[in-house]
Amino acid sequence: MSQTAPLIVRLLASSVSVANRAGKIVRDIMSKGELGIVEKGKDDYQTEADRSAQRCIIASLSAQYPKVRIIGEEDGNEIQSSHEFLETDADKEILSLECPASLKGIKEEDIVVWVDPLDGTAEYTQGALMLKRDPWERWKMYLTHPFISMKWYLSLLHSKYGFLEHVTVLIGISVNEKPIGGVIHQPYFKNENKMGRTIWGLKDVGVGGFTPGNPPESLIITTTRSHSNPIVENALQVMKAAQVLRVGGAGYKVLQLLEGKASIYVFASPGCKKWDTCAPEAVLNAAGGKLTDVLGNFYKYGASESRPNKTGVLAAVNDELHNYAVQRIPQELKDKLSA
Ligand SMILES: Nc1ncnc2c1ncn2[C@@H]1O[C@H](COP(=O)(O)O)[C@@H](OP(=O)(O)O)[C@H]1O
Ligand SMILES: [Mg+2]
Repeated sequence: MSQTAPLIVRLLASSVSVANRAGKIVRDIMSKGELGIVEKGKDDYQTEADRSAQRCIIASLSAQYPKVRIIGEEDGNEIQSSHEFLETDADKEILSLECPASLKGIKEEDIVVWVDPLDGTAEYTQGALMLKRDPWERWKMYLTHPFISMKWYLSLLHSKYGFLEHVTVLIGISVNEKPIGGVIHQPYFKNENKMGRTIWGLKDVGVGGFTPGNPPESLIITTTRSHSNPIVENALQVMKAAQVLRVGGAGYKVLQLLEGKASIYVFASPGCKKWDTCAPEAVLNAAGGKLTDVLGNFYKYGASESRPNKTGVLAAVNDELHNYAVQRIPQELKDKLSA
């Protein structure tokens, strides 16, 4: 790897390569069919893909950037690090980027990296069902699946490919508590000749890996499909949207904003964590968008910050739409979430 590129450019280039490798791990585990689902909490699951992808990301980045603090979703003794999946490549396109003066002096000690090895775990595990071609085998798998309701099962059957496109690998780079760089890798994005794509963003540089789209003409909101509740629904109703898209993962929802498929992401619930939003927020910022809580306050990404994004998520493609969304949320709902 070019040691001449500034640290932040090298770290982003490594993160792109590591995310690609983690995406391959995610696909390989799905192909083998042994997902190893563990229930971490209510509506919160982990699979072998989450664990192995995190091992790959943490081992690879910490071997090359030992003083960078790396925090992953799947914290636990046995999955902290492993040299089994070491990835030391760095993306050439990123390495050739011109580093802006504002990012040149950053040191490893200033950086906290937030890792979500598999965002959209619910959609990933449900995708396993769709890979069963034999309807009887699929039904048997459904019966042993820990958290798929009949309604979801039917929506899956109608979706043809399931919701695997919603799955992303997220690596967010923060400096002085602010997200400044991010990688969103989509292992199941279908390209013409290869599977997967990697979107990146860097402060004062821009974004890459996809074609940005203009916001839709009418107001389209994107939100959760698997973690709703009455407060989440209330916040959606007040937006007066022409359409509400219900999709999995924070990464995928921000991708919808970036590609012009939706203009605001609304999630009035404490369920998302720092690893869900750090990379998407960095990429969205680099594209001119904004991500905050539902009160309009920015989250901080220092290592000592609490993990949950307690006051929800509100993101938009530009300041004007973001202001609109913050103003529409009733004070009573804001008070409830911040209590
Ligand atoms: N009520 C809840 N409990 C647990 N996790 C939640 C949650 N609400 C949101 N999340 C987490 O926030 C991310 C985006 O959620 P959603 O797809 O519902 O929008 C998911 O990350 P993971 O899939 O990485 O676990 C999800 O687990
Ligand atoms: Mg997540």
